[in-house]
Amino acid sequence: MSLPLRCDASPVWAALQTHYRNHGAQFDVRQAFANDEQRFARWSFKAPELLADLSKNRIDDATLELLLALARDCGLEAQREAMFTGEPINLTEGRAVLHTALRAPAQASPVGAEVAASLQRMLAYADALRDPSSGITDVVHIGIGGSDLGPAMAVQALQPFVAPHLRLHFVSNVDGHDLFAVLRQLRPHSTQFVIASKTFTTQETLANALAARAWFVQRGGSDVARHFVATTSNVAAAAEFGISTTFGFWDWVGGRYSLWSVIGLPIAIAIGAQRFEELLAGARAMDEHFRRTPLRHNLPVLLGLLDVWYRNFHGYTSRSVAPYHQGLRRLPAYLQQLEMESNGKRVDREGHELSYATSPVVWGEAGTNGQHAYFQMLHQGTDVIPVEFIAVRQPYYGDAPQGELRQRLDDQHRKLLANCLAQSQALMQGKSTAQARGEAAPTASPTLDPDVLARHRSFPGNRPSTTLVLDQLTPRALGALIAMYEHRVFVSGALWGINSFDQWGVELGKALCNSLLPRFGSVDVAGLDASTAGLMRYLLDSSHSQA
Ligand SMILES: O=P(O)(O)OC[C@H]1O[C@](O)(CO)[C@@H](O)[C@@H]1O
Repeated sequence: MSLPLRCDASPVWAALQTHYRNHGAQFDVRQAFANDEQRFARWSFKAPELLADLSKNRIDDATLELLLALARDCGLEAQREAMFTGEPINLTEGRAVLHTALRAPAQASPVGAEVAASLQRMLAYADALRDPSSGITDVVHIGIGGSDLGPAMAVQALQPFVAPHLRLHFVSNVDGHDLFAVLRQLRPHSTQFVIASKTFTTQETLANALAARAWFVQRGGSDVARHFVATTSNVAAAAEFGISTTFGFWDWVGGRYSLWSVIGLPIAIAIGAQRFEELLAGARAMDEHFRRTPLRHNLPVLLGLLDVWYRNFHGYTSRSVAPYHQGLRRLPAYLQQLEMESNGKRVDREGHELSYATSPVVWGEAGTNGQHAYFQMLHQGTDVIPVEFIAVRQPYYGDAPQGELRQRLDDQHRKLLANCLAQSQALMQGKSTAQARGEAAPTASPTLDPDVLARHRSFPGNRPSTTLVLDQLTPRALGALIAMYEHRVFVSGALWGINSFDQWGVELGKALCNSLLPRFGSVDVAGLDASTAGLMRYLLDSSHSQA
């Protein structure tokens, strides 16, 4: 595939700038609803396992037509095909990007046979381990970044499906407190360690693995070979480390796209082979939707275009994700890596500096907790931050609660959903100073001028949000949701003309850490900048200790 057009080289880019100035900047979502009774129907889209309501966004047909024209100019469809067919679109590493092959039917992909064999081997191992006869009650997954966030998020999301006799632990931080807090709960003979690292060179993971092995041996564990397995694309390094059972995968699976590969082993152990296959099936359905649905009705495309509209024309710098499901509380962290590591780039594919912004900051917290923390800013702060609500229609607790407890939990679920809808309603509606002035405010100061108080109590409104609705948080639904996000990130990256599949920005800090580390032994600050030297001296000088 020849290099596609960069978005700012398309004449539509300039047209969108004019369109923003003349129309987009003044767009009022409230007015759009007043003008169009069908706005919800026309701006909600169905995709596998999902309904997405885009109607509370600052978008209309004219804007969308321009964004679609931009997508076509940037060769989005050809870029998408290049990914699915395994062209080396990760140019800086000369690699294909084929995570979709991990969930495709075997016959549909050139790597199908090896993918199927790898999956079957992993699933057989997972099912044997999760059988109570294995004697394993605790699985400790050690990995970081893409080798942690996906499995940790998915196991948490699917907790009601986890075998009741199993506890899954995720250790990622090089901070030993992370590992130690887990180890103190365990006994060696009933613990299985999974060391997950695509490269098998990652400092944090290797340090934790060594410490875990030391604990295992110290506590009288026998059979290290059985209790430690590795998931990696560097099988040789794992063997050198002393791990004989390894599950390998390929360099065309990016770390942040790897939960569908053997990196998903803890998910398979937790929920079993059949449900892991359902997770893959949900993702596969979303892949098909993304690949085959016309751009105008293609959910990852629409959301990716909205991201470009907000980032590059409205100038919004962040997006908040608010999953109204406790099981999805790690989703924002997972999406941070997926989106910011993929699209946090400042040069195009040819290395030319960009004249426009790329990845927004992605952040968030589960609802309703976030409402009691930062939603104040979303409603009344000076920044406009598009919010993405995720609602799940039906709760599922695993064991079916009965009687009064059931009724109370059902009531709590209604409260959860009402909160979710109320927040997007409030962001959109706002409250004028006149409305605020007409309302009682029992806690307000009685001596304050009512007009001043009304200004404090008013909301601008017209703040955009999207609501994604899942029927139930099943493995299939989760698979579809994650795949939707993967493709949406692909879409904005494709328009921005960047390589969404490398991560050179993490290298410098790693290299500097490796050169600082040996200096800690002797407090060697020679040649360091004054701040780093001063901090190192302070950190290593025991005379500051309070103890
Ligand atoms: O799986 P590995 O090779 O240990 O890498 C872990 C993570 O480190 C990074 O390379 C950089 O943070 C991520 O892209 C990756 O997911």
